Amino acid sequence: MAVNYLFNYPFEIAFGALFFSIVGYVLYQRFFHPLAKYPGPFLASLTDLWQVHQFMTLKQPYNLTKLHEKHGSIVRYGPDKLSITDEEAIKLIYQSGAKYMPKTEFYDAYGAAHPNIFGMRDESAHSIRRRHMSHSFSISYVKEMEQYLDVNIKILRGKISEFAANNQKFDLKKALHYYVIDTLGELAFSQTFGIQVSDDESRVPPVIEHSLLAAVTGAWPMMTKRLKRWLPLVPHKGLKALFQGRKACADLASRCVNVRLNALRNSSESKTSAPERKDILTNLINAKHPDTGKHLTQTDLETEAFGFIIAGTHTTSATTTLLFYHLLNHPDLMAKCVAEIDTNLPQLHEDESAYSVSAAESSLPYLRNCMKENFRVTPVFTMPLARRVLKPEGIIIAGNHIPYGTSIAVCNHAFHHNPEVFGANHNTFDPSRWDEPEIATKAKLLMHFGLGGRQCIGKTVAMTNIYKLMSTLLSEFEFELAEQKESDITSVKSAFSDVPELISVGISDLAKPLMVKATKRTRVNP
Ligand code: HEM
Repeated sequence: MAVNYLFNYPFEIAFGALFFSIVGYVLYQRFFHPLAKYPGPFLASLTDLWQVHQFMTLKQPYNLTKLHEKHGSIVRYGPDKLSITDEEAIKLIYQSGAKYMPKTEFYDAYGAAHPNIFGMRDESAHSIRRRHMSHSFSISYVKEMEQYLDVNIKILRGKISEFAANNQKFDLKKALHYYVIDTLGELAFSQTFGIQVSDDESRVPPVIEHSLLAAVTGAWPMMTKRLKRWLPLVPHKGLKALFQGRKACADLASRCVNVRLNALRNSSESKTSAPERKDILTNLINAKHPDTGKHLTQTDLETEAFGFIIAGTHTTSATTTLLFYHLLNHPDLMAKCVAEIDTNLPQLHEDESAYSVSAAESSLPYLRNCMKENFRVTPVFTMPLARRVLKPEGIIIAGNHIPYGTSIAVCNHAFHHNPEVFGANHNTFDPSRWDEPEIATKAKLLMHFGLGGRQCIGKTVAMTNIYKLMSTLLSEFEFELAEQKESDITSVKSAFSDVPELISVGISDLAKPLMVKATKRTRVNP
């Protein structure tokens, strides 16, 4: 009788089973899951698609920051994911406890079959790769390469001088971006990409497209591999553009590696040729595995070169643009920076293109505070830096037990805007806060470059660029906003907020161009 019933109503039975499974799943996730006690959006506790959607809005870090404002320092932002802004989390996740907390599958979306240093989840493989690279990113090495930055700053100064002579407004964000891409080419591959001179936007590597694709697909780890395979087949214009962007970056990386390998082969075959110029890639080509003595494969070299282009361009230019943004919107602070440069650095001679990083770094403490404050208020590497808890007994953060297997992350924008750590005025761009001893001790918590063994390997390159650009450009030119005043430019800005309208593809940037006018300065102190 019961069997007959099943045969007569197969659809109803299947529907009923599905219904009860869904209800069971929802009840489990909301009330019985080990993370059920942590607050967060209802949908986020059920599916990673919530986080996929967040990245698609281009507002992921800012929405997450609002969730922390509402719920406190721990937010459940995925079925197995917690975002944390408690001060105690920083050391535990990224420094002292990092051994038990490797990167999660989120990072798989950032590389190909062979992960690069950024995407590697195997910590021992990562530490060997990091050793291969560390010399190329050291301060002494970057100083050796400074001459190549100078050549490019000279080009940038020439362009700005022309705008100034013609009283023409221009997009400083674009000018800085072009400069940073060309210098990355010089440092990493011994070749400029020639974007500053050609002013050709089509040469800009489509880093944003790749980053967005990676963030969106990585946010749904269970599907990342399938999405990588199937999404390119979907006939959607926007989606196609993202994949074409990724391919263009990969092709560029591959070309750079080929050019370099050929140059090295040619120079070793012809004994008469001059010694080859060094660069980050060449050092990596020459590096050997400490145990096996093997060199990296061409595929490995290409994935690393791809990583340099992705991690090293948009990040530095967005950071420098935001620093200009803050100073332009606070003319009093801009004036202090300029006065400090005039007092502490001699005017550049005609044959000098830029200040050296040593001079700028050692004599401009106020600029240093402005840079730090820019990193705090508007960090650009804003994706959640997700780690998997692998201690069998879990971990305790701020008295809360976080079980084995949980994906935990700090989003630096959310953390830098935690009022309990940085004060009620955390939305204010106030470089002088770093003179207060209590706040100064918090500098070690700033997460703009990440922290611990996986922190940014390129930070010296980035800081060198920012010091040189700021000191040289502010010494040479007076800048002013060409169009709207701050209140028109910003939209998430409230009466107490210096946070401009930003967009994020995992990496953040000012949403709009930064239109400025420049005038050649006559220095008070020659
Ligand atoms: C202002 C500019 C920059 C910012 C804000 C920045 C930020 C970051 C952050 C937060 C991380 C850690 C990611 C994590 O824990 O998952 C990171 C890693 C990394 N960055 Fe940067 N970065 C910048 C510039 C650069 C430059 C110029 C390069 C090199 C050309 C670079 C190459 C890398 C690499 C290779 C990693 C992976 C390191 C590892 O896992 O060992 N970055 N960066």
